[in-house]
Amino acid sequence: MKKNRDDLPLILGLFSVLFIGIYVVDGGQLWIKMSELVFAPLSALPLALGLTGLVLLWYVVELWKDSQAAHEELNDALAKMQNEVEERRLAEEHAHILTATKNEIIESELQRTKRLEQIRSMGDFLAGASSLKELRQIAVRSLNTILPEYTVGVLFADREFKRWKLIGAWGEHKESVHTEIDIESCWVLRQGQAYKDCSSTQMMMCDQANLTTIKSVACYPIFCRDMQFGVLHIRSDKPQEPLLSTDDEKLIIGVCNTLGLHFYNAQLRAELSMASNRDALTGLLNRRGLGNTLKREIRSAVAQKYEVAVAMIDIDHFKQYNDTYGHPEGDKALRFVAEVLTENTRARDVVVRYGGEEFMLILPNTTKAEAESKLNTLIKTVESESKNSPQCQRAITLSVGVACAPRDQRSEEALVRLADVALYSAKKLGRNRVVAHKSEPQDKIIRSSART
Ligand SMILES: Nc1nc2c(ncn2[C@@H]2O[C@H](COP(=O)(O)OP(=O)(O)OP(=O)(O)O)[C@@H](O)[C@H]2O)c(=O)[nH]1
Repeated sequence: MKKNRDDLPLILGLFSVLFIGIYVVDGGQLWIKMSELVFAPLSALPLALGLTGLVLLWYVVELWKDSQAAHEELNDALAKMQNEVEERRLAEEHAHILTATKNEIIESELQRTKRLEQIRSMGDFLAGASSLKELRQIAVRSLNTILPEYTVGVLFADREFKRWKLIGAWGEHKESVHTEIDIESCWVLRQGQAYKDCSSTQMMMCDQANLTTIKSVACYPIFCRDMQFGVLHIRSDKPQEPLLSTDDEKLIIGVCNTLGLHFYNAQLRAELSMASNRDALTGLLNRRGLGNTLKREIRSAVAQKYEVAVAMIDIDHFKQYNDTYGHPEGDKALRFVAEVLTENTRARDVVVRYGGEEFMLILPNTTKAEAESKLNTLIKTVESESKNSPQCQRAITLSVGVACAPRDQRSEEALVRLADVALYSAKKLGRNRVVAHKSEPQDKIIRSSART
């Protein structure tokens, strides 16, 4: 503990009081004795010097102790100050780390929000897509916005689910992404699971990957209920493990699952619509599948100032054919007629199985004369080919009624009615012929083509 050097006068004062006290108490006897001692010759001097020396020694010792205590105190204060400085430095460092972490969290939250927004809008677009083709385009665009910084290829299945073709690719090495794969060569398609390899050697499990300079790869299936719609292929030419962060991977798997679900629904819709719009026997559009096609064609014809011809086609004596050769043979004959009609018309023409043994043909941008000529050729082809076809038991002949829009009628129902009346006329006139509705005031039906 620190001793105060100012204690010396106090001590001397105390000595003085003590001497004065003794002097008063004993009537100066001690003082006289001490004076005698002081003035006594040399015999008292050593004692006085000794006492003084002791007092001085004590004083020096106290001084030394004080200085030591002060020194220690200084050291303590210095150490405390150093501790404080260190604590402050650590606190500042901590604050920096906290700020950096906070910024990182904010940044990653912003990224997450941005991606969630991208996924939400992808969902909206996917829900609004009207075909598988449109779905594929939306999927590629969305994945591109979610994974812009990687080399990516997106492959989708063809109609038969036999080949998966590259629909979109981006990134530094997009040229090296495979343009086509099949189930035998693709690990992801075979397993229906993600494939990740960062072994950076040419010893990857995936043979496709080994064919390239690829060092890290991550592929994810776009599938639903065993239907492998596509593959998302992400690659890097550097060893990079993992290629996607855990968060990114979770996100991508979620996106692929969402895509799979949308593709599955679209596939079901397409199959349902195909089933309900197509005639199962011939594969032609049925009446339901015809929908508004005729109405649209009439509208185009009016707008573009051309004619659209409609032909109603009926197999002659088909009841007799069935009765003679049996219903299955009748079916074969129906398929045969459907094939000849399809093969001998333009891609733009529409062939419909309108009912039982009746077909409809829509010929856009075709005048009545051209339609008559075309239909005459067609019935000759059917007749001649059926004679030699194993699908037919005998020659098949057709009766046809033709009407044109907008020349004869502008309404779809009225136009079909006119073509039907013309067909009835063809039957009445002896069958195996084409009759066109005559656009005269009397609405007279004439025979336009004689049987050859
Ligand atoms: N095999 C088969 N026959 C069908 C099918 N749809 C309708 N038919 C038959 O087609 C025949 C149509 O007979 P009808 O309406 O009397 O006409 P048609 O015998 O061709 O006589 P015309 O038209 O006057 O020449 C009926 O026997 C139906 O059973 C089908 O999908 N398959």
